[in-house]
Amino acid sequence: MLDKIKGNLVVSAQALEAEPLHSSFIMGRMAVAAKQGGAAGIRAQGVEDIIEIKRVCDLPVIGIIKRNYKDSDIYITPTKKEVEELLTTNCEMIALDATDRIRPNGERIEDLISLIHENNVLAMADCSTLEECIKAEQLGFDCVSTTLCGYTPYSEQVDGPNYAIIEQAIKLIKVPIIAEGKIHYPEQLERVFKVGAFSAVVGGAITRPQEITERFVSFIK
Ligand SMILES: CC(=O)N[C@H](C=O)[C@@H](O)[C@H](O)[C@H](O)COP(=O)(O)O
Repeated sequence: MLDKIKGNLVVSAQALEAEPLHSSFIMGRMAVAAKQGGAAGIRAQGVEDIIEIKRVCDLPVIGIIKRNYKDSDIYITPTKKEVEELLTTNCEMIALDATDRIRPNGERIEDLISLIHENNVLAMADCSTLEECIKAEQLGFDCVSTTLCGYTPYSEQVDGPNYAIIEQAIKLIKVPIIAEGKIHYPEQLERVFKVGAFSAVVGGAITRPQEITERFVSFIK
């Protein structure tokens, strides 16, 4: 999968229960549209969505499950349970929160990475700081992403992608750095590749019409 997404765009097609497009059928169509538009991979949430996407589209998939637990702030593929569910979908890569926070039930990130690798699936680290990116490589992740930059209370809040982290991570880490999060305009995508990102994931700006509409409306004086 990494060869396929190198230098290319991955489209994240996600609509949670509270969102207007919440539907596996629609996420499948989103994936088909993304492929038609030139995407090289899909990031998707939940077993049903991934199965539908795989049924209608032959692009490789980064799978996640978002689930909330009372004893942790981690919600992207937090525990072994979500990893096991994702392993039933044939997704090529599993992304999980690799932030420096306590996981539910005191589970260890090392055990989740081992479980993913034992099943010949790639593991992607969703990070929020440069330190977490460095640690993720040491833990054995196959690639590192900036998905959670600005989404943990201790990470730098930036409007748009955090180019500085991508640039620094590239100098310090050997595994591929994937830019993800807050890429809202094509110029921002161009710039993350310019600073050296291996690949990039764009979500809401392509697959969340409520977000796109809001962006247009915000330009009305
Ligand atoms: C922080 C978090 O939960 N991010 C999620 C991770 O899977 C998704 O909701 C985002 O849409 C995805 O990361 C792509 O980012 P953007 O939609 O900004 O292009």
